[in-house]
Amino acid sequence: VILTDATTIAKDYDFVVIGAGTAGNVIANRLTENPNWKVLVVEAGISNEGLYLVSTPFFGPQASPNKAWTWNYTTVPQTACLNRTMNYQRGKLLGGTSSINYMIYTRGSHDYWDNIANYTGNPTWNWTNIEPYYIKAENWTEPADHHNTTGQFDPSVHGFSGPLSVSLPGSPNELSTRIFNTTLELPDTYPFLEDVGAGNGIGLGWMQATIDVDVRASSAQAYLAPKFIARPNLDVLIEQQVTKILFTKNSKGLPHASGIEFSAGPNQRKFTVSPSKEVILSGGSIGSPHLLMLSGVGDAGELLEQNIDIVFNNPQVGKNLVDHPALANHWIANSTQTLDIYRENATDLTLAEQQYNTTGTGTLVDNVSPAIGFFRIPANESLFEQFTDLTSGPNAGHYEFLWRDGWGSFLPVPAPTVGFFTTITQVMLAPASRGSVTLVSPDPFTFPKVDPGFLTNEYDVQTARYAIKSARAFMNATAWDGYNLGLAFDDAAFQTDEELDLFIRNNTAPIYHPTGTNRMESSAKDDGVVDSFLQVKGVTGLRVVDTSVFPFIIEGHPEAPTYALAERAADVIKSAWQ
Ligand SMILES: Cc1cc2nc3c(=O)[nH]c(=O)nc-3n(C[C@H](O)[C@H](O)[C@H](O)COP(=O)(O)OP(=O)(O)OC[C@H]3O[C@@H](n4cnc5c(N)ncnc54)[C@H](O)[C@@H]3O)c2cc1C
Repeated sequence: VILTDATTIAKDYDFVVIGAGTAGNVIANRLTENPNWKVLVVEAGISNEGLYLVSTPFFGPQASPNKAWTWNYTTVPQTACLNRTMNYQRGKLLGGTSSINYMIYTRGSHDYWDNIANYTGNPTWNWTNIEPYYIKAENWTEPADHHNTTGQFDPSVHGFSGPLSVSLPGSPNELSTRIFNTTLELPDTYPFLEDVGAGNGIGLGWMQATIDVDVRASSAQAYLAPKFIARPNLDVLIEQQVTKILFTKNSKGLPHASGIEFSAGPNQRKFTVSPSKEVILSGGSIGSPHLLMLSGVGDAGELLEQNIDIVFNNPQVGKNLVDHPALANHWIANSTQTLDIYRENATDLTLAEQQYNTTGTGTLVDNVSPAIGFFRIPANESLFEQFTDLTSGPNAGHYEFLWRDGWGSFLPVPAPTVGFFTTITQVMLAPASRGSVTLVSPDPFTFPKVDPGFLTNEYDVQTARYAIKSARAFMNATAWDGYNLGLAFDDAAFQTDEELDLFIRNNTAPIYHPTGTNRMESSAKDDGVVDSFLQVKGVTGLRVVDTSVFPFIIEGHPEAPTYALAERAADVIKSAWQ
């Protein structure tokens, strides 16, 4: 059941999960398949029920920032981005960030997962072992318009009976036709990819999104669905923030995570609960390292500065933060029917909402882009004379394109009041820059300092420059003749490399994929924060299961890999206790 009163929780839980987010709900769901195990999830945020901006796919970009259900972090000034600060959203509600994200479902390449297996020395993380977890999680679902999807995906690599709905666009239009015509015209540079989830990720294919026909599929909608939340052995307590992991005893000579302390807010009553088996930390890439540090696991010098008792000195906690820099490129569209109509004319949006609310069809059923493309920078480019290629391998892209049938609304360039546009958002998939999450106060309700370090490594600027030129080449294909009326006012003035670099530093924005702040490392190595079984090094009884444990950033978007990671972690935990 969902609980809002902390005094009503039981005392005899086997497992406590911190955070009912993307990964946390998977763990809670899978562990409670065993009727003999009782699980409590403690979530800081509110319920996801009845939130229209959250459930309607089209409104994904409006589900954040600065809502009652977001954490509302802001980065420190980004020195390599003209000192701009950037909002850095995370979901603070059931489903966590899967309830506010853009629903893009990408599994990454074979190379990505094989690299994790090699790096951690644990072959169970390779693609061959992970692909079945993607399939187990997935419920491939018809698009809202029920069009014939033959040739738009490969059924043999998808799952049809898991909890998480994934579907193709439900209102494809002229933009999609032109995008795919470009693959016919320039197949060497922009090849058509039948299925972007098959693990051989180079090329351009139809968008796969965590959408259940016409509504967002989040980890709450999927893994806490009524039939699961009805289990008598599953309690989910909301609106309570975990303020500390308690290490009140030792086990095997190491501090043991014996329980947690939580509270509804500053100066509110504090509660504790102690599970008999394990604490699983699924607070996400900001929340998890923050809580570890508050609990005494982190860099000893930094903890001492905050008067926090040291449980285990690990300078890696909160470090290695890596995120994808993203950037929007705009062109003027020879059309009066792009999504810009909703900005031009409020009546059009009202009509679209009426159609959506009454029939579950129309443009509001879709997320941000009808297609997605992953591309490589050729090995003979001068960039690689200076820098090492940072992708996982030849199956992984250096940069990504997303297309918006209108002005890209989720990046901080203000939308013009009039006009019709096409946007290509480019994402730099394997960045070199690194940042950190650092404690600034022992008070759990004070945010840590978040620094993604965007563009601090020149490699990322040069990759972005290549991607801009590639986006312009894409839109210059004859497939866009008569439709593309040229670069929009914000892009047109930037032509030379120096001008492009300024454009990049001025326009780079987060796509909110923070990764790696509790990096997984081999058990044998005295490095990283968790071992390859996701156990926190230096203590017992505590695992981290969320996006923070990936040692590298996915060359794609992290929610699908996070679901697969959590599905796999649930099996690891089950086998440890069965
Ligand atoms: C605007 C936006 C758009 C995005 N778009 C996409 C996309 O299209 N595709 C994609 O793949 N990825 C996308 N992402 C990223 C992706 O959604 C996240 O990487 C992923 O969902 C993170 O999962 P997680 O389990 O690590 O953390 P989360 O899902 O964030 O879960 C953490 C949970 O823990 C809770 N929590 C944290 N600390 C505490 C505490 N101390 N006590 C109690 N509860 C706590 C949080 O409230 C939250 O519910 C996007 C992210 C954002 C912000």
